[in-house]
Amino acid sequence: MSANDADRATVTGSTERETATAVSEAEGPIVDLSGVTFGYTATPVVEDVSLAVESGEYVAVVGPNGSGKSTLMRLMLGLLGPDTGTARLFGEDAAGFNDGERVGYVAQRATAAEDMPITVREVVKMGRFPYLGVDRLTDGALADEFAADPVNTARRTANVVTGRLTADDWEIVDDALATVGMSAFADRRIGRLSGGQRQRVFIARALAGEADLLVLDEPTVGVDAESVDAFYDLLGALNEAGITVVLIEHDLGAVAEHADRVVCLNREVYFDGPTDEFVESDALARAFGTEARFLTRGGE
Ligand SMILES: Nc1ncnc2c1ncn2[C@@H]1O[C@H](COP(=O)(O)OP(=O)(O)OP(=O)(O)O)[C@@H](O)[C@H]1O
Repeated sequence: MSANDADRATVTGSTERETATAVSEAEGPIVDLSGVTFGYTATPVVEDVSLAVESGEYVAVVGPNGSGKSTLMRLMLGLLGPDTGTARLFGEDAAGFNDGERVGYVAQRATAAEDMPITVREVVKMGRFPYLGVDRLTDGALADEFAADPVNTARRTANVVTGRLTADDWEIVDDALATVGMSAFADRRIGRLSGGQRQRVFIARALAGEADLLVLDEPTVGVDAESVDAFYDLLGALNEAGITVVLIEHDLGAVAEHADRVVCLNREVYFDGPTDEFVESDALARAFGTEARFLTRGGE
């Protein structure tokens, strides 16, 4: 099984999942922040944060507005560099990490996409872009394939060099759309979807990229309650299939229901542990102030 196959298995099957998990375990934590401090100015907005996320975890990052959650996520992804401390991603320095297809990033409500004159399938297709180009020619047993089937191998090679998707790529795109339940919308303009549907399409793009870490920044802001439920069902299923989930979420009820582990942040880490211990702890009041409480679906 190639490395790509191993990555893809995290989406599609449990037997293969073990292989993918084993690959990740050999590398140590997927996300590894150690003593990280960062400020946009001289005042730190994230201070002395140490946080390791292992393969297969489902972690929610919570905290009040302006508490540094998005900044922490950018540090994890290497989009910002720490002032002090270290940030590693898949065992590499996060700033120099260049295996971008392993990470699927779903930003806060992607309004930028609303006006884009492209279809759902075209958005998901973008997930394949890191795999196109001449690099691909070096990662397969091309010579053997060429000997067995010269015409198709030559055609495929031409597609790769010109950056066109192959039949295999399209199959992965269509599988990703099916996984998020959006096949029926494949030809619809992305702007003509509800917020929840659009977020599912962005997850499909990450899946098409064969990501084994999904990082989501308040993905359900502005999404109706029914779609939020469907969205969390999907995230749960993907996590069950082996994909590591790191999620910023303001809805503490959703966090309590879905995440296995909570990191409560307000510049520093106030709590890091199992969700049920977080619910029982006083971390919420300490980080948010005494007003904060868990809201359940019943509204209490
Ligand atoms: N690009 C920036 N330049 C300067 N300051 C910034 C920048 N981005 C964020 N900040 C500041 O850093 C602090 C942390 O912001 P951050 O967006 O990480 O918090 P957050 O917990 O994600 O907030 P929210 O829940 O409101 O999205 C805030 O005081 C914010 O004003």
